[in-house]
Amino acid sequence: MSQPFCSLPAHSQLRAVPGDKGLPLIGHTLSFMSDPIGLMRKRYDQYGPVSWTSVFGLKMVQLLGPDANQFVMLNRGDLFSNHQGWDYFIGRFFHRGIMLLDFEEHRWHRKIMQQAFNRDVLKGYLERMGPHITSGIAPWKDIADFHVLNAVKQLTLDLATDVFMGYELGPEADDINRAFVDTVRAGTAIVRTRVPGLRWSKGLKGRKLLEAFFRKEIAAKRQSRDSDLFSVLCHAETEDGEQFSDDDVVNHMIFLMMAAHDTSTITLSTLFYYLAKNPQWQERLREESQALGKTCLDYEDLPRLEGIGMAMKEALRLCAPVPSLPRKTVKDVEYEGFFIPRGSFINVVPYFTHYMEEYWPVPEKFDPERFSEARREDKVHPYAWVPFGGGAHKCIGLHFAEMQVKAILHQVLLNFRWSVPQDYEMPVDTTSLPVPGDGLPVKLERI
Ligand code: HEM
Repeated sequence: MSQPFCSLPAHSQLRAVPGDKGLPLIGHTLSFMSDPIGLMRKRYDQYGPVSWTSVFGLKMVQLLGPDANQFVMLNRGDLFSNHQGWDYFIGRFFHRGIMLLDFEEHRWHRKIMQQAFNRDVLKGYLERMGPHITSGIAPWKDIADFHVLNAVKQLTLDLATDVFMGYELGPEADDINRAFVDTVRAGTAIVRTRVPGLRWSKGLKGRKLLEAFFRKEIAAKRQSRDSDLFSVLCHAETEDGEQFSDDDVVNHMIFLMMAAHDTSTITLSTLFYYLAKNPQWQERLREESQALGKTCLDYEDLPRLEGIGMAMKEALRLCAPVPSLPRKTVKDVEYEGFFIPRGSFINVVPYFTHYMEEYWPVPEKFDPERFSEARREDKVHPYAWVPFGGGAHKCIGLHFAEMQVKAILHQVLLNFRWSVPQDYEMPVDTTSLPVPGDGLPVKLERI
């Protein structure tokens, strides 16, 4: 039964946000983790675009649909804090990552960090990536159950350490990989205190390992001037000559490595799945790659891989790697006639928006042509397709992500064909960031 989210100020003309908290103690946490789209659809149908529920021990207002995305992401009047929204989930593990900073301080950090993502720097990253991808996929073999998730995760982590840090990980690679997985998974822990062996505790241990790992390299990075991101962050400065402190560099590196490696892994896994289910698309993209006539991409080749570009957009629609974005209100907010008081947790949900049949015809269908110039279904609303967010916190790595996904998929298409049985449906594990629940086993054949 619907209950108001809060009482209204005296004489207010606004309405209270409707909703319900769900089960005692856990609220709707379990369905939020197991079937977020289904849960949001139910709430949207029952209450409309604005409602509240209880998840992870918090009363949270869901603002659903493209209009709500626009309102929150543009954040006119500085109504919403990123820091206070994300901090509850990942603050302990991604302390002072740029996504967790707000307003003036965020703008200062973003201005410096932007230097690590300008066109010339990106070109340098791509040059480093090509040969690394070639050697990374060289050991892949003909095999009946090739586990895509693990292989791609390994490849993107190796690439990230080379491009971001300027060297290959040695025997510590497994520990670092584990530490990233643990810090990310800890964000959606149900028991949010240190209990050995559980998610929260593992996350804290992971953070400690990552801090020590980056900190021990800083002095050397400040001395040298290389083209890797770590080095760029150590030297980037404002017009007034201000630089990131050692703490800033460590915090940003941990956040960036996580942001880059998990999200690209999810995007590539989704592409592997849909291209296995739609072999005609796999063939079309392969022909496009073969037509380029080269193994390693140059920056100027990226727009020529139009088919991969559309398929990637469609993969990001079908499986938004960052499924929902939490915020906290720092002022009283009025939205669509509803009153949301200062200090409320709110949430916008790209994952749900991307499946709204109101905006996307046959939303479950893999149909990259939606993004062709002739159709451009994403133009129905500027905030209908929001895998990278929007506004001041819009993903700073979106071009990097496109470049990396294109560079990897291009080489994989040239060297391999892959398939799944016709009746196979990939289970998606949404208990943290969405990943193939079974690791995505495919039949891999070298061409
Ligand atoms: C397909 C891949 C990716 C997706 C879907 C993705 C998604 C997102 C989203 C939704 C946000 C906004 C979060 C918010 O508003 O609360 C974000 C922010 C961010 N992303 Fe990405 N990301 C991807 C790849 C990358 C890569 C490759 C990097 C770095 C190389 C990166 C670095 C960042 C950073 C630093 C922020 C915070 C920006 C800020 O707060 O100013 N991301 N990303």
